[in-house]
Parts: sequence; C-alpha cells; structure tokens
Amino acid sequence: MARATKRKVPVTSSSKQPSASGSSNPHSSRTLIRRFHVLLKRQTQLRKEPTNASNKQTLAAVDKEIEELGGLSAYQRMSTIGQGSDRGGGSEKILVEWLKDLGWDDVKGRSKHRLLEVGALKPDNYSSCSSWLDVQPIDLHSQHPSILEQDFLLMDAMHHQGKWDLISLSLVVNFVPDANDRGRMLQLAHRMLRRDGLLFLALPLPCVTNSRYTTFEHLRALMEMIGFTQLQERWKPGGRMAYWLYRKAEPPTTPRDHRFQKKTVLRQGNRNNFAILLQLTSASPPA
Ligand SMILES: C[S@@+](CC[C@H](N)C(=O)[O-])C[C@H]1O[C@@H](n2cnc3c(N)ncnc32)[C@H](O)[C@@H]1O
Repeated sequence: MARATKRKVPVTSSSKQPSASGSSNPHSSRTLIRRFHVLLKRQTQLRKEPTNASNKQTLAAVDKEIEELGGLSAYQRMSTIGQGSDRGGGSEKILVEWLKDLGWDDVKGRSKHRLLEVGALKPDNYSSCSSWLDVQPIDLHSQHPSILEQDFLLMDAMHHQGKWDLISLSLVVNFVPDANDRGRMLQLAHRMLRRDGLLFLALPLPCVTNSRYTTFEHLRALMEMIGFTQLQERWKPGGRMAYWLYRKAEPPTTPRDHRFQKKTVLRQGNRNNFAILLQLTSASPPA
C-alpha cells in the first residue's frame, strides 16, 4: 500500500527507467501508453476532488505507479517506438504532403511559415522543410535543447494571438486527461493562429471510431463550432491513426450548440470514453 505522504507530479519528471518499457516491442509500448493515459486521467480526477485521507492515499498510489513506469520520459520513449512501428514514421509525413498540395513549400522570397509543433519528441521532425518552415517545437518535457519545455495550455494567448501560420497537435489532445482541457487546447490553437492559419490534428483512430461520446460527424461539428473548416481527413479501416487538416475561419455567429458542453452518449455498448468538451462563453446561455 502506498504511503499517503508520497508526493508529487512524477509524470513530468524523467526519473527511472521503466521495467515495462525496456522492450521495443510495439505491443508492450501500446500497453504502457494505454496505462499511462488511464493513470493520468485518474490523477487529474483525484486532484480535483476535495482532499481527504482516502483520496490522498489513492493519489499517492497513482503517482507511485506513474513513477514506477518511468514517468513522462518512458511515455515519450514508448511514443517514439509507436511512431516508427505503427505509422511507418511520424505524422509529419502526412502534414508535409498536405502542405505541399497547398503550395506551402513555395515561399517565393516571402518569409517562412511559422509552425508551432506541440508535443515534439524530436527536434528535427521537419528538417527536410527548413527552407519553407520555421518550426518551434515544444513539449511538457523537453528531450532536446531545441525543444522548448512549455505547457501549451499555459501559453499566453494574448501574446500569441494570431502569431502562428500552423499549429500541429499530433497525439497531444488525447494525452490531455480532461475533456474540457482538450476543448480548451483546440480553442487556444484557434486563437493563436493567424487568419486562414492551419491546424493539424492527429488522434488514435478509436478516439473517433469506438468512442461513446465522439464520432467523425460530432468532431467535425465541434471543430466548426470553434471556427475550423475541415480541409483534409485521412484514416483507413483497421488502421491505428486518424489525421485532419483544418483552416481557421470565423466561429459561427449563430446561437451556440450546447451539445458540446457535456458528454452525450452517441454510441452504446463496450466503448472507450474519449470526449472533447467546449466551455462556451459569450452571450449564449444554455437552452
Ligand atoms: C504521444 S506523444 C506524441 C508525440 C508526437 N507529436 C507524435 O505525433 O508522435 C505526446 C507528447 O505530447 C506532449 N504533451 C502533452 N500535453 C502537452 C501540453 N499541454 N503541452 C505541451 N506538450 C504536451 C507530451 O509530453 C508528449 O511528449
């Protein structure tokens, strides 16, 4: 039994090597990644609850397990393995292909496009595009001096407003344990993009194909509610990943759609609970 005094937030510390992650086996990588997601979600829930002896003890046990798995470093290592084995490389290949289709690689003497790469495991994912992309990689836990250690959710929205041509959220939204924070992440990305800027989103396919609360249609409508127009979508049946490219547009001026404010069951049965929620502001009280 974990001691109640044990503290704190080991998930952002590098700490020990995990026993489970010693292997580069993709199956054990996925198992570890899934376990991390469960533990992070539990950790977030417990931190929001009023503190009492039982809650403290459970939180200490969760913290301990995260630490024993190797903390965020182990998670990142497993994700790098997943990147290679599951996807035949990183998501950036798909994004670069889409950008080239849009002619973004032809800057014709203009300044390069500014890309904010959120959740960067490596500093050089876009090195082949250095003549037309100016990349700022960030991560909660930087693994390289060129990767800025920064929580995207804590970035100054005023300072960054309209600053970026392109933001990449590849396997980051699903990492965020809280459904409201996921929505906030997408809304913040919208704010930080310049007019007509692009958002690249990548999620594990089951987040949309096997979720109780999310479907392709629902995600599309939610993104439109934030003010994103879908330009591209890619996934294949039986695949592991889904990718989207959106263009920043004006959010709709019509009354807010309040089905995005709380979880609504869209599919019955044995499903996962992936959800994204929006805190709708402005003069639109719930109907
Ligand atoms: C599964 S890895 C994805 C890495 C890579 N983008 C990919 O597509 O393979 C998720 C990364 O996102 C980072 N991350 C999660 N939430 C973040 C946040 N709020 N700000 C910055 N980085 C974050 C994690 O630290 C982790 O390194």
